[in-house]
Amino acid sequence: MFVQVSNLNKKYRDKEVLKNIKLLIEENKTYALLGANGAGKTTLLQILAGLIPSDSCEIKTKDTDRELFYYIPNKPNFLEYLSGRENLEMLSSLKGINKQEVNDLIDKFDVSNFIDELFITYSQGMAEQLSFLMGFLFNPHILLLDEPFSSLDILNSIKIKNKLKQYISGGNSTIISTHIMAVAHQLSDEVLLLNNGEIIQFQNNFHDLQEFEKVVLDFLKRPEQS
Ligand SMILES: Nc1ncnc2c1ncn2[C@@H]1O[C@H](COP(=O)(O)OP(=O)(O)OP(=O)(O)O)[C@@H](O)[C@H]1O
Repeated sequence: MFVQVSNLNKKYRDKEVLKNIKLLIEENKTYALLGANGAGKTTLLQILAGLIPSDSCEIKTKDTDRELFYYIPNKPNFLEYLSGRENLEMLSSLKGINKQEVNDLIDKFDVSNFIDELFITYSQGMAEQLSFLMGFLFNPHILLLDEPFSSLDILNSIKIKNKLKQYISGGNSTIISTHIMAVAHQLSDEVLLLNNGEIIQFQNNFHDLQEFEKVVLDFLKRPEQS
């Protein structure tokens, strides 16, 4: 066990979105977070990242001097009138990461065609790449990805997926919220299926995408337990 989350509850006014959620996150694994629109995926990731409050949440983990979670949103938000590099340098300095580390990472990612342009000029795909760079610089144990890859072209998508594999093989993990079954099937070791505010966690040992989709759909159609 690496991180155990339990007793996670969240209500918006009287609407119970997350009910007594339990999660077990192990090292070197990718988890696909699936669920219908409005199921609570973003809420769950943002609570784990400490961006919004829960009503209750217990997290057990081993001692570490690194950040536990870092959240990469679907629509990244950086300062519009700074370049990508300046945004990374500024945010990194808050975490004690020096400019050399930022520049080394930028060199590895081959983003020289846009990294020194103002963020306001970025396409959605460029903004997503900048957000991934920020995540890799922060180097948390668990990267939380909220509907990633949606705006990345095929080459950048392959590049980022390869970087994620390297990152995970270094003792880290990711939770990827996605509606794209092929992404969930291809990348995940385990599935976290959010339905009626509750999580069902199971292994992804399905060789066949259709079989995977059928199992997920069957779970999603299950009626609410009372
Ligand atoms: N700030 C808020 N105030 C009130 N209700 C909210 C707020 N944020 C989210 N909700 C509600 O909480 C529920 C879960 O929303 P959330 O965005 O977490 O779902 P999701 O699974 O990420 O959805 P999608 O797949 O459509 O992105 C929804 O019913 C939504 O309307």
